[in-house]
Order: sequence, then structure tokens, then C-alpha cells
Amino acid sequence: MAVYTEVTAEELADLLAGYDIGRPVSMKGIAEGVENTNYLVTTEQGDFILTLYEKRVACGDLPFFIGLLDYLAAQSVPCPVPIHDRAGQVLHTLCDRSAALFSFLPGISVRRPSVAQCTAVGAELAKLHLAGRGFDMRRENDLSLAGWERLREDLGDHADALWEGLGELLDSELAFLRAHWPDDLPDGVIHADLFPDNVLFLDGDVSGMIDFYFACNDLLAYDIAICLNAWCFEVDHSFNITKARAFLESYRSVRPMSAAETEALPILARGAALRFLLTRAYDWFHTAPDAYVRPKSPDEYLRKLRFHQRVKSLSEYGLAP
Ligand SMILES: Nc1ncnc2c1ncn2[C@@H]1O[C@H](COP(=O)(O)OP(=O)(O)OP(=O)(O)O)[C@@H](O)[C@H]1O
Ligand SMILES: N[C@@H](CCO)C(=O)O
Repeated sequence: MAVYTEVTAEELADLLAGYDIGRPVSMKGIAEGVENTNYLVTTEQGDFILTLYEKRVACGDLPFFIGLLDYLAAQSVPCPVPIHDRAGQVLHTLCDRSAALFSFLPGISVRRPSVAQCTAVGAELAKLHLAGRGFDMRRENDLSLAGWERLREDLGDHADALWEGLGELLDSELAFLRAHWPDDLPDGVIHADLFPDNVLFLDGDVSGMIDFYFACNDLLAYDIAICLNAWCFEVDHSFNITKARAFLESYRSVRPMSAAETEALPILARGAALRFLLTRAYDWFHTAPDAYVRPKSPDEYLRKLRFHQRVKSLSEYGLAP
């Protein structure tokens, strides 16, 4: 479970004294999530999420994330709304960590998304991309090409210890992506980690998108590629073209994609697969055996990468060639 930092009832009461959200009634640690410590805090006025930022989120990035959530929430994007204290502040220090309170979003995340849920998330991602236009803070994607190269370097010989030949595969894929990565597609604010565990559903609709801590400025179509990987493969690793078609049609009904964006999808999907293959491989070797959370399987993303490497036509993503 991921409650890395224990907050006492007194510490919570002291924090809440600065807000207009009533006195605390209860506080429960949330088991899900691996990056930060999250508590469900109930006050006299309702439910809130208290997040304590652990080491993986850089403190310097927090104003970007908070500013973005404020901006998106003002445009009715179903994201956590940062709660401002009486002085207008969102960020506080609690137990030696940066901490913030957010609105609690109702809904349940799914493990195996249905076609209807892929349709719903496609439209919501497009709305998010449109809503992000005009947000004037910037955060570079530290997990794009240069970041992948750093991760590959850091993995070193561990790659081949994971699977014979993985090092060579990573090197040739990086060389391919370096030579072909597009730089002239529409860009903007992307979520960059919109996996099923970061989307909440209520009565078939998306009621919440959470965990914006990889959000950054990058190609909008790269975010689409991340979602194709995260939402459209089955547990047996097969690609579900019906889900892909539903997701893409729904996205394009809200924000039409240019021809250049659709043509770039196979390369972007390769990059997106490599990104999660590398971070999962990194975590595989850097997670202590007695850690709270088990690292996720890099193998899943190696298979996804291989699928996209074999794609010959956009029709394999359910798009007209
Ligand atoms: N605003 C919110 N409303 C409702 N539930 C939330 C909210 N924020 C977080 N949660 C709950 O807390 C859990 C962990 O949140 P989150 O995914 O942001 O944590 P994390 O540690 O950054 O995780 P990750 O491993 O996905 O990076 C979620 O799965 C969800 O159950
Ligand atoms: N979504 C990431 C985990 C960290 O956000 C993964 O599945 O590898």
C-alpha cells in the first residue's frame, strides 16, 4: 500500500484550521497509487483528498500541476480541484513534505475497460486537450526522447539481465525514434499518464481524471498514443481494434486530428510503448524487495512495442488507410 507518511489527527486539525472547509471528522489512508501518499479526509463539509508529495514529484513542478488543475477545473474538466486556504494558498508543508488538499471525485476506475468506456475516455481526452489551450505555464516533458535515452543509459547491462537481447532492441528502437520522431504536430498540455487507474466512471460517464503528475507540454497526438496503449490492449496482450476505433472516433468527434497526426500514430505509439517499457524496467531494478508496492511488468510494454513495430497500415488501428 502507498501510505508512506503517517499524518496524525493533530497535524490534520492544525492544517485544516487554515481553511474554510470545516473541522476534520475522519481520515483514511488510500492504498492505491505508488508515487504519493493520499488520504481521504472527511470534514463537516464533505470529502477531500489530502496528498503528500513523496520523492518522485519534483517540488519545483508543483506550481505547474496546481496551476493546471485550477485552470482545467475552471473549465469544467472533471479533475481534482485544488482547495485554497483562507490566504489563497494551496501548497503547504506537512510532515516535512509538500502537501495539498483537493476535491474528492466520485466514481470507480476499471481494470478491463469496455468499448463504451474507451469511447467515453476518447472524448474526455480531447476535451482536456482543448481546455488546456491558453494555459500559460510550461513544463517540458522530461520523459520524451532525451529522458528515454537517460533511462536506457541508467539501465546499462540490467536490460539484458531482464531479457537476452533487450539492450540491443532498446538501442535500435531509440535510434529509429530519434530519426523519425515528429516535431511539427499540434502541441499543448497533455496528461501523459491517462491509464485506466487514473480515470473514474460513474453511470457510464467519466466522473474524474486524476494523477496529473506527469502532465507537461508535448504533442497532443502523443497523449492519444499513450491511451491507445493503455486502453486498447487485452490482458492476453492482443490489440483490440474495436476499442481503438471507438476511442479514436470519439476523440476526433471532439478534436479533429490532422492527417499528419494520424499518419504519425504508429511512431508515437512506439515511443509511448518504449517510455513505459523503460520506466517499468527502471523500477524493476530500483524497487527494494521489501517495498510497499510491487513494480509493474515491463514485459507488457515490450509486447506492445513489438505490436506497433509490425504495424503496416493505419487500418490496424481501426482508421481508414
Ligand atoms: N481527487 C480524487 N478523488 C477521488 N479519489 C482520488 C482523488 N485523488 C486520488 N484519489 C484516489 O487515490 C488513489 C491514488 O491517487 P493517485 O493515482 O493520484 O496517486 P499516485 O500515488 O500519484 O499514483 P500513481 O501510482 O497512479 O502515480 C487513486 O487510485 C484514487 O483511488
Ligand atoms: N501508469 C504507469 C505508472 C505510473 O504512473 C505505468 O503503468 O507504468
